[in-house]
Formats: sequence, structure tokens, C-alpha cells
Amino acid sequence: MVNDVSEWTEMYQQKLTTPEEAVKLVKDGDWVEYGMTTSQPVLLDAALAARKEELKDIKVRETMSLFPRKVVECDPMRDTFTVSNWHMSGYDRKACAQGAMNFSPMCFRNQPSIYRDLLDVDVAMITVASMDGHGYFNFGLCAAATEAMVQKAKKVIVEVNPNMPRCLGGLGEAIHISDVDAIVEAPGIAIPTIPFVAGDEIDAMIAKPIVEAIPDGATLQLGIGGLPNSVGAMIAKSDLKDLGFHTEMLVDAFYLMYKEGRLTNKAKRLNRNKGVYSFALGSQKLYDWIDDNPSLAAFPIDYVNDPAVIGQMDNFISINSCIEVDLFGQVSAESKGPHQISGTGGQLDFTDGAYRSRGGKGIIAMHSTHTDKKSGVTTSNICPTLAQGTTVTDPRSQTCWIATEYGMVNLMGKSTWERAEALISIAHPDFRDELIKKAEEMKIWRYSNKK
Ligand SMILES: CC(=O)SCCNC(=O)CCNC(=O)[C@H](O)C(C)(C)COP(=O)(O)OP(=O)(O)OC[C@H]1O[C@@H](n2cnc3c(N)ncnc32)[C@H](O)[C@@H]1OP(=O)(O)O
Ligand SMILES: CCCC(=O)O
Repeated sequence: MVNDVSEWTEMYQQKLTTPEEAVKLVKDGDWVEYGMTTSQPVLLDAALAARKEELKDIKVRETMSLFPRKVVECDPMRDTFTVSNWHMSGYDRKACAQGAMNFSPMCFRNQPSIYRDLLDVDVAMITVASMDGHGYFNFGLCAAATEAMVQKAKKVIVEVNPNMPRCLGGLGEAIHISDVDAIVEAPGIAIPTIPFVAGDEIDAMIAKPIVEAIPDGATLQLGIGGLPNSVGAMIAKSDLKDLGFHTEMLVDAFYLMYKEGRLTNKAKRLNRNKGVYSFALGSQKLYDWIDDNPSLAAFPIDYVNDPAVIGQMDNFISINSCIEVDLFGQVSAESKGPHQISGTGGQLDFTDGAYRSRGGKGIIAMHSTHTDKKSGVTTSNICPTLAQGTTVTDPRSQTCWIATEYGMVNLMGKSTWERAEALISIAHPDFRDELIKKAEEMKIWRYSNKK
């Protein structure tokens, strides 16, 4: 029998309920999983928080909150809700610093298998797009690990937001109504956006050699943060041709490249003519471009971030950012001491994948210095060693290209003294003598290094 629209509509009405009723599916001791980032539920989060006094020991996992989470705000002492996080936003890192949230380390490519093989998910709550005529709710801007998460969940509640773009997919981009336990509607709630911010003069200096190293027909990945996005915007202004993308995160810079005629995706070896991504975050213009666009394809994160997949594409250029790098080439993109700032995300996945690509380059771009907002003190982002407690995002054995406003060096294959020399050559001049002194003390310098 072929199901028709009226059958799905009837099922929709049967499963449609209020947020307050839907969250009654949560029982004491449950593990609750929120959709990531733009797919985090809003009404369900508020309704769950309202049950604080009657529930016990609820563990909530979430990713990169773009606005305050009611389960965190209502329960700072974590009497009922213990919230952990797969990747920190500005809001999350403040909550984490106050002890109201904990971080869950992972390489992003592993998140689907972590759900499949290791974790319990009692109730999944996700924001989705409106149901289509075939009974499917599109996952919208976050395919990522959503399918694996809902497949593992004992109960699935969807929060239907008609403002959610419909993201056509290669795989794992939708859930069928027959797999959903409860539906709530969230009309009139805006999907979170982040504005595109143009880079500054230093960003332009960092971008110059990177853009020069990109050949026509290259496949690009841009990581999270201001710098990769502004390098992307400069690529949009270049005269490069037939670029493509295969990126974990789809950001405004790709839309700018498309508008400027740089992007065709036609030179890609995999998924030719399609721009591939796993989640998107940016401006409303970006979301309008993505909505129902058959030239773009959302895929699960274990496909997009798989180094073996990335490595099949020639001239794969990956541009990510970091907090600091030590003279051995260890990169931290996620913490300063034990203070969790962000997460590993897909950085190591793409660093490895781009290295495997013929002609590929895995580039970590950063400003050479950082000025602390409170104290006004400026420090070098190239340090002798990482501060105690700092997490290594890319081990030195995997680090390849590091770019600052003073140039771009490749560490792969280099000994420790060569690394120290290369990194100091792109450090801020004010810090070079001190770095040389430390390198000498650590016996990773040689007399002929200093020019
Ligand atoms: C998404 C993909 O496509 S896959 C691969 C990409 N994923 C990754 O690279 C994951 C890890 N990387 C990241 O999360 C980001 O690139 C970051 C955090 C390194 C940089 O992102 P940005 O948004 O440009 O960082 P931003 O400059 O806003 O700094 C974020 C915070 O770190 C702090 N920070 C940044 N650099 C430093 C530094 N050198 N020392 C101390 N603190 C620092 C900032 O002060 C800020 O903290 P605050 O908001 O509490 O004031
Ligand atoms: C949510 C993960 C984002 C990243 O890879 O940085």
C-alpha cells in the first residue's frame, strides 16, 4: 500500500502535543540529547526546565548553544540537570567556567559511532523543518550526527519550526514521522543567525599567502571562527576558478564565493557539482541560499569529516584556526590551561584528511599575538610550551601548515630544531628573542638557526 499525504497528516495530528505534555516522556535518571546548535529545541528546553522540582538526575547533552539554555539557567547548582557539551560556544564556555556545565571531548567524525556503539539516549529533542508531503521532517541546518542520535534514542520529540531551511542531503538529512514519538510546533521562533564579520588588516596579511597557495579547482574547508571566514571572504575576491567545497561547517564565506563566481564544485573528484557540508551557521542570507538548493548537499559528519574521504580529493585546502601553538608544533584550538574555550570539533579530522590529499594543505591560521581583554597584556600565540593543563587539539605528529601575518610554514617532516626555527620565523618580532632563548634552554635550537 502506498501511503498518501492524508495518512501523514492524520499521524501528525495524533502525535501533535504541547511542549509540557511532550517532556513528560522524560523520566528520572534519563539521558536527554538536544539537537546541535540551530537545532537545539527552544520550547522543549523551557518545558523540561519547568519540571526541575519533580524530576531527579537528568543528564542533558548539547552542542554549541547560541542562546541561554533554560536547563542551565534554572539549575546552576545542578540539583536536577547535569548538562554536558560536545563543543563550546561563548555562552557554554561561561557556563563551563562557572561549573554549570562540563565538556565531552571527541573528534567530531566519531560522534555518530559514539551514539551507535557507546551511549544511551533516552529522549532526543530536536528542532526540524516542517513535514513534507512524504512524511519526512528535514533536519535543517544540522545533519551532522543527528540521524545517529535519533536512531539511538528510545523516544524522539521534534520541535517543528517552519523557519528552519530545508537542507537537501546526500544522506541522513531527515527523519520520518513514523519514527517520531511526539511533535510540538514552534512557529514564530527565529532560527539563530550569526552575522558575517569582515576581517581586519592582520587577517588580510594572513590570507595573502594562503590565497596564493590555492590552485584553481581546489576543494575548500573553512573551520569555525572569525579568521577562516575572513580568509574565505578574501578567496571570494580573488580570481580563482572552479573552486569547490567539502566542509564540516557551511559559513557565509562560501555564499560570498558563490556570488562572486568562484564556486562551481565541478572540479571535485567526489560529489561533483555539489557543495558538501554537515552543518551550517551564519546569516539569514546564507540560510536563504541553502534552503531547497539542489547544488548543496548535507551529509552526516562521519562521512564529511572522514580523513579517508577528504584525502580522495586532490588539492584539498583546509583552513582552521587555533588558540596557540608551541615550538614543537602542538596546536591547541580549544583550551587555555584547563579553561575550556571551544572543542576539538573537526580540526584534527581535516588536518589529517588534507594531508592525505594529493596537493592538499591543512592550514592552521592565527594571529601571532593575543591581547587579553581585561588586562590589556599582549602575549605571543607561538609559545615555548603549552600552558599546564592546555589540551592538545592537533598532536605535533599531525600538524602541517601554520600561518600568521608573518608567513606560512610547514612543520610536517621537520625535526624539533627545524620546527622551532620555522615557527619563530612567523612569530611576532617582539617575541622572537625570548622564544629563541627558551628554544635554546629546551635544546631545540642550534647556533646557525638565528639569521
Ligand atoms: C567547523 C569545521 O568546519 S571543522 C574544523 C574547525 N574546528 C575547529 O577548529 C575547532 C577549534 N577551533 C575553534 O573553536 C576556533 O577556531 C577558535 C576558538 C580557535 C577561534 O575561534 P574565534 O571565534 O575566532 O575565537 P575568538 O577570537 O572569538 O575567541 C574565542 C575565545 O577564546 C579566547 N582566546 C582566543 N585566542 C586566545 C589566546 N591566544 N589566548 C587566550 N584566549 C584566547 C577569546 O578571548 C575568546 O574568549 P571570550 O569569548 O571568553 O572572551
Ligand atoms: C560543532 C563543532 C564545530 C567545530 O568543528 O569546530
